[in-house]
Amino acid sequence: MAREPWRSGPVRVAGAMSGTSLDGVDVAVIVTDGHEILEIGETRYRPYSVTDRMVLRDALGRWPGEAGVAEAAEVVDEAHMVALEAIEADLVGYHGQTLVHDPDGRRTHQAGDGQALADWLGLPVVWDFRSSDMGFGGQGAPLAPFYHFAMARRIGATAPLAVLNLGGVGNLTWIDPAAEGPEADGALLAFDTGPANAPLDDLLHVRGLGTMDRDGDLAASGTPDESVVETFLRHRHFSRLPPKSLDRAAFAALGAAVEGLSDADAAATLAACAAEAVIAGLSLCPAPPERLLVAGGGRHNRAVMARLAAGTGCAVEPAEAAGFDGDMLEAQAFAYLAVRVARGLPTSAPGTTGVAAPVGGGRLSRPAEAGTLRTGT
Ligand SMILES: Nc1ncnc2c1ncn2[C@@H]1O[C@H](COP(=O)(O)OP(=O)(O)OP(=O)(O)O)[C@@H](O)[C@H]1O
Ligand SMILES: CC(=O)N[C@H]1[C@@H]2OC[C@@H](O2)[C@@H](O)[C@@H]1O[C@H](C)C(=O)O
Repeated sequence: MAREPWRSGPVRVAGAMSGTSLDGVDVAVIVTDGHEILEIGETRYRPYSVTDRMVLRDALGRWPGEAGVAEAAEVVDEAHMVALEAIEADLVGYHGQTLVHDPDGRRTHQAGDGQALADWLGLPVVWDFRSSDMGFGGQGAPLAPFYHFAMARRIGATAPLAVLNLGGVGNLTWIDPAAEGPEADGALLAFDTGPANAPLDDLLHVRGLGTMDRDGDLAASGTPDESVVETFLRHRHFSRLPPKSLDRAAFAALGAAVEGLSDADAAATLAACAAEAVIAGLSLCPAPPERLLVAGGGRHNRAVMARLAAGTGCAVEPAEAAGFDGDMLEAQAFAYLAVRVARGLPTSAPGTTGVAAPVGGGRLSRPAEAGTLRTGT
């Protein structure tokens, strides 16, 4: 039987994430035993081409079998094959690209075929991370919180802290580092805060201003329309108790709400909404965190970061302040989760997705040809 080094002891594992912003594929290697982060390794980024992005955008909101979904899956698989080529790892965690997420309907779909990737790379691939959690009554998201717990341990945190991801959608994890493990009662509370960069990206796209508000320059030059922000905060998402998760399109109406505003004021308003959604989320946490570590592209938006700092009672810092690469936390998280799946350890818990009890998930696909397993260093 082929050697399976990912079965026990420390394993070198690569995680690959294609986020809701549709910008590209992040790859990150870590060494972990499924509990501790033992080493942080190589990272890679492979942007989608303009054509790739169009194919992905067109497939958003669609389910397998519907128009454009097979094409989108091909784009996702091919991008990952290139991004992961010749990677030094024993195992791969492949999140894929979420095209649609419907937690209330208990359905989610991540485009990408783990078996195809395993065959191409000659490496075992863990994929389809979210279905099993949903099958057991969970939201299927967010799943990074178990990794956030390991991060808190790695930095030796003693007081509660929070990790915030500002991607297309925002998600927040409150962590009690004194808990026995991530699946322990009260160790974690996690949920999607609301829209983060997606409405801003969409605004720039629609107005022909580029793909993103780099550094928040446009937002910082405008004035938020506070009446839009107030109406936004009345959305039922903010009064729901966590856990809760969102589809990228859940706040599509925000685009119409800023239609009459100038470019700068519209961007300022959407940046304010992203920050206020997080501030509202923090009020749902069991205790105020001592620090808020911010990851994801939105940590570069100074309008968002300034409003966050003004509205929270804790230190708001980029993930780098704790020694982490804020662009790579999600890829690292799916590397970490891949090892947990391969070892039968839980990857979500009632406090992170609302699942009935801690559960594992994911599928493990071995490369088609026996004996082709490559081993890392
Ligand atoms: N320098 C920057 N200044 C301002 N915003 C930025 C910058 N870099 C990235 N962003 C924003 O961050 C987004 C990408 O963030 P990220 O890669 O964290 O999202 P994602 O992983 O695709 O999404 P999700 O976490 O929701 O799956 C871009 O679409 C852009 O809006
Ligand atoms: C269904 C889905 O793909 N959700 C993503 C999305 O992007 C951010 C937020 O919404 C989060 O819930 C999740 O991703 C992260 C990586 C997670 O599962 O933790």
